[in-house]
Amino acid sequence: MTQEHPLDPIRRQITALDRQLLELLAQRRELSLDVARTKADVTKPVRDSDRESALLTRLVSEGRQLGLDGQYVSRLFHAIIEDSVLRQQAWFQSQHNPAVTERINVAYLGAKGSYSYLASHSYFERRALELNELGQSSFNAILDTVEQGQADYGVIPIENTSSGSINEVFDLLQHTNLHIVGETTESIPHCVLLPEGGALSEIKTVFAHPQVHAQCSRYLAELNVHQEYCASSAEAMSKAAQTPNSAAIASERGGALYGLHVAKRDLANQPRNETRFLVLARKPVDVPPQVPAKTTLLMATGQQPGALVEALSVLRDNGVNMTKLESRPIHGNPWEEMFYLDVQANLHSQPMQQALRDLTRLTRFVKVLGCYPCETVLPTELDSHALAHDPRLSDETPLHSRTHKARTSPIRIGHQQLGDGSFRILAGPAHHSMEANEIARTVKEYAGAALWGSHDQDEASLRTHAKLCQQLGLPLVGELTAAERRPLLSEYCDLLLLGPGALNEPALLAAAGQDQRPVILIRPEQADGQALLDAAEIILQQGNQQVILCEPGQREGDRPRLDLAMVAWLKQHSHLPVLLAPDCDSQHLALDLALIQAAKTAGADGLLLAIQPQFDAAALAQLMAALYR
Ligand SMILES: C=C(O[C@@H]1C=C(C(=O)O)C=C[C@H]1O)C(=O)O
Repeated sequence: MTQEHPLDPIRRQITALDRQLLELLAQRRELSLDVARTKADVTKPVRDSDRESALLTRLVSEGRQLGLDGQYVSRLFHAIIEDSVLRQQAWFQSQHNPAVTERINVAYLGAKGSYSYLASHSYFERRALELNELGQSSFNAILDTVEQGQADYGVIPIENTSSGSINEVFDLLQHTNLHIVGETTESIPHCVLLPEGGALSEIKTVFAHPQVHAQCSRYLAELNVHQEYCASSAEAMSKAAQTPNSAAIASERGGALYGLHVAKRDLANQPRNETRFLVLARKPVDVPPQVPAKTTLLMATGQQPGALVEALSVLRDNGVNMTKLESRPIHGNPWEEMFYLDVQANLHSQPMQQALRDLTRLTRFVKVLGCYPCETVLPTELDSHALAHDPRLSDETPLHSRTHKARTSPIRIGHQQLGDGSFRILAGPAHHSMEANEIARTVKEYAGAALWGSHDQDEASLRTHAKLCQQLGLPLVGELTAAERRPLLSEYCDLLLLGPGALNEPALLAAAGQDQRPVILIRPEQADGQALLDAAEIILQQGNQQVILCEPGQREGDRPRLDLAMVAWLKQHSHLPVLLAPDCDSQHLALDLALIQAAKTAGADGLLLAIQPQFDAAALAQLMAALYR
């Protein structure tokens, strides 16, 4: 029988979790559409920034309690909210402009897998429309196909965050009869794509669209191989798939359609490489009041000085916000410019209508290229207080508490992780001696890690112990008895131990807090749980977050004693792992074992066993085997 790889069960768990995440996201998306339906009769915008900030502030704080950092949570939820806002807008838009058919013809640049193809899919999938793909060989052909009625829509890139405006498209827009009916901004993750068996070091030619070359110019200059321009990314991928020692620069999703694999990612000069695409159609659309609208204007001002400033002040005077201004030469009129303006306004709004009337008075030519839903969803910015607010810095929430961190903090010791939900055994000889080797070996057969007690020793003796532990593959624990011994112990030991006396010595606790080694903090019999947590707090406040609470056992004659209620209390009040240190006696193992099992049920994370040389080796083996059953 083939043995299962240790990764397999973990990966199965991740796969199952991912599946749940997807199901939850799908449920959230459905609810967001319900929200849209409920908003239908109101004229308020879809986007509710107050609701988004409240939601993000709460999520950032809840995420922190689960150990997730604020930036990560807000990035994730921006993507989720963006999807939700765009879906709601698309729903309103389709209510307002019902589609005639559910299957539409879309013209875009290139073949399957080009960036325009991917953008077309994401735009129309949001509208639940099925696509007949009509890949074209040039921008001009896209417009022609739509103008002649073979395609219902054309999707065309207009600007990119790395390479700027696409001049050719601006020039074509000057002459088209089509209307802009939509936009979509897509992230463009350029990768080096290689055919099966290809290697980065063997590339002689790189195929890419000129725009892609421009967006990755820095990387390509470094790569320094022959570069060949292609009419589209799809053509680049298809050429790379057929040419030995070549590569294409395109997207991973596209590459998969051509059997190409990723050799390097994130090639663009700008870390945020995004392209805005326009969607063009023969008939203009109406944008409902709930959806933020953008209007694109084309205008030629008079040539007198200050003409442009005068035209733009019309927008300002009518309270219309301009988001883009681009100028292009007018064909046949040297040194005359045509201006493209994007403004944040609905064409049918009163200020926009007024601005247009004023512009006709001031310009030689003005034309509305289209009014369409604005699909650039800028992230809701949390005020810096919400993001910077870290409960670790708040004086009300103690660092040891479950309010600060909901889950138990796992702490790595050697090859083991204490506090990860499994019951761990840290056992080893209490002192170095001849028997100690024997004990260590027995323990190691059963426990993944063991300890080697190390008291006030000089450097030479510490070094010998550290060497022995290394040979046996055991972590070494050193008891910190004075603050000034910390650097020495830290050099040779893997863990620091603070004995019962340390609770009354803030300087010693603080010294442990400045160390980078995990610290085991033992509760003295006379101290209550809160005193132990207060001492742990001193360590945590110094920076060291790896504190392990330790509940020692006692012995009354034959009877072992362990405060099980204390174990449960500590687990309830703190996220720090709790170790038990029972005082085991090889003569009465059955009782010890019963007690340890009960503590396990009470929530203890593991066992710390310092084994005395007189401990019976056979009994030890028996104990270990029983604990692992
Ligand atoms: C879902 C809503 O609409 C939008 C989307 C939000 C979201 O996905 O959480 C939040 C606020 C709105 O911008 C809503 O108003 O609740």
